[in-house]
Amino acid sequence: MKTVKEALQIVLGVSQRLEPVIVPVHEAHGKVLAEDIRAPDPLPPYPASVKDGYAVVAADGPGEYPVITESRAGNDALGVTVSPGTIAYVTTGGPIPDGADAVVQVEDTEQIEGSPNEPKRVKIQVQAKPGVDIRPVGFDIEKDAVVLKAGDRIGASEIGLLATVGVTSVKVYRTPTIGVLSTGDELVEPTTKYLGRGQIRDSNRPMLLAAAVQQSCGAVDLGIAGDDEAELEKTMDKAFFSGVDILLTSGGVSMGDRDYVKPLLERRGTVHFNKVLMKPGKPLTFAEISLKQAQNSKDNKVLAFGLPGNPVSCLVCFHIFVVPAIRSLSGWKDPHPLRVHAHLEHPIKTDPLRPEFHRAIVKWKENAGSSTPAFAAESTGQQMSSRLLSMKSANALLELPVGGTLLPAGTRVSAVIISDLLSSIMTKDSLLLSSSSTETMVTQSEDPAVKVAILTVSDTVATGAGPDRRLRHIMRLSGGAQVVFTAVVPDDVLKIKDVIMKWSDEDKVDLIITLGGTGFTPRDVTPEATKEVIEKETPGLLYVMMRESLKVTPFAMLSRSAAGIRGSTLVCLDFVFDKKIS
Ligand SMILES: Nc1nc2c(c(=O)[nH]1)N[C@H]1C(S)=C(S)[C@@H](COP(=O)(O)OP(=O)(O)OC[C@H]3O[C@@H](n4cnc5c(N)ncnc54)[C@H](O)[C@@H]3O)O[C@H]1N2
Ligand code: MOO
Repeated sequence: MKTVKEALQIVLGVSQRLEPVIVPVHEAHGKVLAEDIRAPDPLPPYPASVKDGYAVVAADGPGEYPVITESRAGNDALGVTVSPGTIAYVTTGGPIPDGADAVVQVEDTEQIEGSPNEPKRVKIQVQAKPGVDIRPVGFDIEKDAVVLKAGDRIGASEIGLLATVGVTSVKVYRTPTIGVLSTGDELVEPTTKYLGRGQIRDSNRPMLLAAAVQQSCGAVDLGIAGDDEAELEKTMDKAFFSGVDILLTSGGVSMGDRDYVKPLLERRGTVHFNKVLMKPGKPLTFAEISLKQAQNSKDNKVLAFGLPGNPVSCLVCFHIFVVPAIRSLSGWKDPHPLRVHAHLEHPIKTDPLRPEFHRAIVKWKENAGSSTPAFAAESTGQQMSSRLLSMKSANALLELPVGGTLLPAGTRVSAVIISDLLSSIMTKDSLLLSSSSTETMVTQSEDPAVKVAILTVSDTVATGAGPDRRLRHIMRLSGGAQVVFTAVVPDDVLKIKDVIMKWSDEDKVDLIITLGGTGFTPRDVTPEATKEVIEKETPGLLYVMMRESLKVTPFAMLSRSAAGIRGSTLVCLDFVFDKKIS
């Protein structure tokens, strides 16, 4: 099985830049220039005023002068010379009349009242230096300067520059055309109103078509092919010769008896790899199909990605492998995605076998656990590869190492950026998990040994004024137990109760551990809150109050079944527990 790095190297190794084409500028957005662009004339083409004011002869100095002409942007005072002792009105961008060598902004002048028959007179109140507030010819762009280089990617500012230098069509590298084919007997069109047994709507195809368009590629909808080998073979052959540069199929690449995509690609071309050590996306298959064309024409090739059927796996593979391939074909100098470091907002368990691309929302945060601003990453929740909701709103894939350990909140991880970084700063409110619905789901396996939830009770942590360091210690203790939820609440009886009740009644966690709020000040309300829960509202809850005397207790011993009770086991730990147990 290839590692992600090895597989990506293979993909990039065969993703050669496509040929250049000439396109009108309005079609060039997102593409890479295949030629240098020079300015045929200077900008500004004439000495231009930087301000609304008066063009003067600097040596004249302050005093009252007649305004002999007006030069507005686009309406030149051509042929009039500003001789010593005269001035001209100019607007921003307007040509400086001959003779003048400086501009005095209107703020530094005063209109002199005079008769309407006399030329207007203005008092210049400051001494101007020669050249001040004048953009000389070629100040912004010199004649013949290279304004854009081959290899530059064209965005809005580049289109502005092309317009500035009068270029209306440009040579760019062609972006690939991508064909998208879904496979599977269970798939029906998204327009299907009522689903029959065993049917699901095809989400991968519209999703991949949209993703292709988002990458400035042409997209060809190749429909759905059923799990019939002959039908699939016919459809794929047609797809190879449909003029696409990249073929994306989804589904039919794992171990099922009707997973025909891999063998078919093997028959038609070179399969470079058919498994990658990653989660999700393990069955990703990549092949190169060479197309023999008619005599005298160039042979073409199609890069074929057999994407996994699970929608999340499919889109994650698109971002990690197809996007760099698209960029390489399109002529990008560096096809790799943008990566940033982000601090985990809450603990995340890593996979024991495969490095994981964990879907997350990355935001800039003023206080990311320390006093310095940094990116903070919030998981999109349950990460099952069929659950497309885990991809919704995600702007990053966190690159989590293999290991099966719990990465505590605050851990710095690498994040592959897959969409716009959200600009909003996380507010303190978003950290203040004030009700049970705002708790964080950490991991959820089908049958964890002991489902543990951890509630930090602390005004300081809840307001974001201090990091939740205590969680780190308890996480280390968890051993075979699985921490499925964490939350932070302030020292507030109702909020503590809310979270505990939900975890116990709705989420059926085995063990709830509260951290903090067990001291002897009036703010220490955890004992009061938890006692109320146990006595009045959740009779099954076993209350184990531990203070100071904490010993490391194997969580398995506290599991519901072991304790022979219904409801959750509750352990309240005080602030100093971490010193006692570490
Ligand atoms: N015995 C094994 N089984 C599986 C393995 C394995 O290693 N051994 N790998 C698992 C992994 S990991 C993945 S990922 C999936 C990939 O399976 P396929 O690529 O063969 O995809 P299908 O089996 O056709 O479908 C999987 C799943 O996705 C749904 N699907 C498929 N296409 C679409 C679509 N266009 N829109 C929406 N949903 C789609 C499909 O209904 C299935 O539920 O294999 C595991 N199995
Ligand atoms: O690799 Mo699969 O994509 O885990 O679900």
